Amino acid sequence: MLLAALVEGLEYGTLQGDLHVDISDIAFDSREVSKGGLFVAITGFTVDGHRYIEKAVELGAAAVLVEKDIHVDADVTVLKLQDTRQALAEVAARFYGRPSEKLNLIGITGTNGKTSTTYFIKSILEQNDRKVGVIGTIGAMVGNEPLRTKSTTPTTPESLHLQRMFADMAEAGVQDCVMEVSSHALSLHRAAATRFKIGVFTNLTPDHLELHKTMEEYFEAKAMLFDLTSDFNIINVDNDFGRQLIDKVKGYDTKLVTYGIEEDADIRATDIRYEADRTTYLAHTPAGSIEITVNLPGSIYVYNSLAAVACAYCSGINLEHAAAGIRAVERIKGRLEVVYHDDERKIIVDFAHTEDSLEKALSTLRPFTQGRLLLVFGVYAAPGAVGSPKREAMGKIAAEHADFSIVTSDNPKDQDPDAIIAEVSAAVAAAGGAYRGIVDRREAIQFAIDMSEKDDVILIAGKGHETTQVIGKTEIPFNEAEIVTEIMAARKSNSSSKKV
Ligand SMILES: CC(=O)N[C@H]1[C@@H](OP(=O)(O)OP(=O)(O)OC[C@H]2O[C@@H](n3ccc(=O)[nH]c3=O)[C@H](O)[C@@H]2O)O[C@H](CO)[C@@H](O)[C@@H]1O[C@H](C)C(=O)N[C@@H](C)C(=O)N[C@H](CCC(=O)O)C(=O)O
Ligand SMILES: Nc1ncnc2c1ncn2[C@@H]1O[C@H](COP(=O)(O)OP(=O)(O)OP(=O)(O)O)[C@@H](O)[C@H]1O
Repeated sequence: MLLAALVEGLEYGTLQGDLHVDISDIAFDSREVSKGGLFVAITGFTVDGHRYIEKAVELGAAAVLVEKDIHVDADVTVLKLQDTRQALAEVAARFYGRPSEKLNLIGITGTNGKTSTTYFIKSILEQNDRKVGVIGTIGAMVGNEPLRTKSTTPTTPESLHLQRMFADMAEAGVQDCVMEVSSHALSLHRAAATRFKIGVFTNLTPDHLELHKTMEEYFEAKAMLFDLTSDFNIINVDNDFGRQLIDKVKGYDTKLVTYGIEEDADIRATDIRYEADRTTYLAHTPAGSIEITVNLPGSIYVYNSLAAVACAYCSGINLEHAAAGIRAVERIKGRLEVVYHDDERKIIVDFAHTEDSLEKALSTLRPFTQGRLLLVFGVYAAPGAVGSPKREAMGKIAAEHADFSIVTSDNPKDQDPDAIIAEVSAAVAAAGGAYRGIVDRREAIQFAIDMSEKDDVILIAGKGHETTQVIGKTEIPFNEAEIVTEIMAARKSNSSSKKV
């Protein structure tokens, strides 16, 4: 495709060369440039992509997009734009033929609940024999097969990869794509130049303040999704920021659909019956009412499944199929997942790693816990003062909602795990909670199991579906379901050998 067509209508200055260059590929990483490619230089948080232009040219780049005044000593075209991350999204969408417009694309944003809402929507669409694509924390998939497109980011990929994924999905005959849209992605323009038919807002509670600095800034980042939607904006009316978003988008052409339990909403849940392993409720929609069964406990899964009912309603799917789709989700990996259960104790793994989700996970389990509620958790937050409020808040929540906390490591990465644990433990103690600090997460799990007594419930929070732990720069295998199984098997074989 000609460079002229890729940048037509964008604001740019030509620093050197001309626009009649045929572009064979696009890369934002110099190591991935191929002959005749376009290299987009990004000013990163860690390094400056402009430093790698020479490398990109060596590998055959025919043109470069920059956001700084740069002269390249070679026969290449160099264009300067205001923001190369945004430009990357636009040129990638053009290069792949605006593939998002070929899909019924549903974008889900919010602090918590994106992944589980995605599962429910996918299941509903599949009940309708649709070919569904998914992009999110659980990876990029078509049906249950991983998408072959390479992606380097965990939740919402960089715009170039995203556009390539949409193109691959469209080519594979995918009709609907359900995608988690993180606030990082929105503020770094990864989803720019993407057209969503439906946008969903689950909730907003404190998180990622290392990037967004204030809740208002975080809200504004999430709200960007609703400037990219064409047909429906589906918003949780029970959440304070949800109501703020409703006020913001009321005048938009995109139709507003609200959902909730407490407030008057277009899609509303009533008659909720909570059980230890499932929840039933009546969902009311403008198209009628239906009984919904969710195979997960607690109000959070009423909200997440209700958001999926709202998507079904907006996609013209009948309510019976919506109910069947939600019922078909038997469990979600690492979401209040019972990984061990016997007459003595229940052990649950959950991905709760924010203040709100930890509080919700513990209060969901409390009514169904006859003995003590034991919590194993760590905190991953920004280093130093920026992360202190999260460490303190999570310590306080643990003290208020658990009977005993084993404070351990999450993914300490480059931070000192002892220092994190000391700060979190001090917060548990200050709020009157009983605790023990154990740096090694496996030992912490073992300790919780050893101290548990009849009818206790152990919640291992923070890592959910993840199968590794990042300590320093090293990623070690860490599968909590397997670890629990191993510990319980070792206990059984010890106790049977003692009996002999
Ligand atoms: C904080 C953040 O979002 N970082 C993203 C950012 O990285 P960065 O700015 O540090 O990149 P950098 O290393 O400084 O490099 C700058 C540029 O130089 C280029 N480069 C670098 C080296 C080289 O030899 N040649 C070269 O061209 C890089 O490819 C890049 O284009 O830009 C990179 C390129 O787009 C992203 O891959 C990277 O996401 C990393 C992988 C990441 O972990 N992001 C997380 C925080 C994230 O986005 N998470 C959210 C989910 C959050 C949640 O809800 O839990 C997500 O959507 O995944
Ligand atoms: N609606 C909700 N409100 C509050 N907490 C929730 C909600 N839904 C799920 N959670 C909690 O948040 C955890 C993560 O849920 P989920 O993976 O669905 O969210 P997410 O938005 O995809 O998270 P992330 O962006 O971190 O991957 C769950 O394990 C649960 O503890």
